[in-house]
Amino acid sequence: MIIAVDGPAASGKGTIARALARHYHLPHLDTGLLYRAVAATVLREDLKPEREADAVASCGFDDLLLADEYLRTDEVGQVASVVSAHPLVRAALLQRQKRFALQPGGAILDGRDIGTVIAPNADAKLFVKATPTIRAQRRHAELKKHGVMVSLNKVLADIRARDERDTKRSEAPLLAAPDAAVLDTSFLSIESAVQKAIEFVEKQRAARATG
Ligand SMILES: Nc1ncnc2c1ncn2[C@@H]1O[C@H](COP(=O)(O)OP(=O)(O)O)[C@@H](O)[C@H]1O
Ligand SMILES: Nc1ccn([C@@H]2O[C@H](COP(=O)(O)OP(=O)(O)O)[C@@H](O)[C@H]2O)c(=O)n1
Repeated sequence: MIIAVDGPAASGKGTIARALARHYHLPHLDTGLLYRAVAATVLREDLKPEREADAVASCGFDDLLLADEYLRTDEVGQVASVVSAHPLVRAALLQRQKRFALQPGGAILDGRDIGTVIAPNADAKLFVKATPTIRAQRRHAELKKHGVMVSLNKVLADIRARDERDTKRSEAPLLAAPDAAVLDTSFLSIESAVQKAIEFVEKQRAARATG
């Protein structure tokens, strides 16, 4: 079974994808980390994220970088949304994600374009969302827990800027696939959101089996 989980920053898609991976015993790929690794490489090499050639030159990163805590910072998230708008960067990361999705036994991937581009034939698709304010509060609390002191207003502004770039780009913009189940986690606890996600997956599986 392939499960596609998409949604904007801090909507809870990673939390849900990891819980689904445990529930269904499937391998999970956080595709945002790939774009974050490109961004971190651009920053480290002092390159320009707006220049497509600079961003493409940073796509050959070492996989060890994917475990680096630095990738989770807000600075890297912002630059990730700049490099990810370049079509050649998306092309460079495409096969790796498709291979992961198509591995024997199935997989779960979360990101922005999983249900639309990476795995359009996924068995189940979820689009996870929450209001910008609630997403900012969650990310702010997460950053605080990791000792990063930044104002809630700055986190909200960053989230809005990233939403804008991710939804407006011409290549693989952030949007719900027409056959995705939309899950608004704004007023759900993590447990309820995961429970709802499992219900949606089961419903889509059943519909596929009969349909
Ligand atoms: N339904 C929820 N209620 C409260 N907090 C949540 C919920 N879902 C996720 N979180 C928290 O919000 C933060 C961002 O969640 P995450 O799953 O990393 O989002 P995303 O992968 O969409 O960026 C994490 O600290 C996570 O624990
Ligand atoms: N499949 C994906 C995943 C991430 N991205 C880009 O990478 C950035 C970081 O993604 P992420 O999933 O790590 O970010 P969060 O939602 O965890 O904050 C996003 O803002 C997108 O610009 C993308 O374009 N396509």
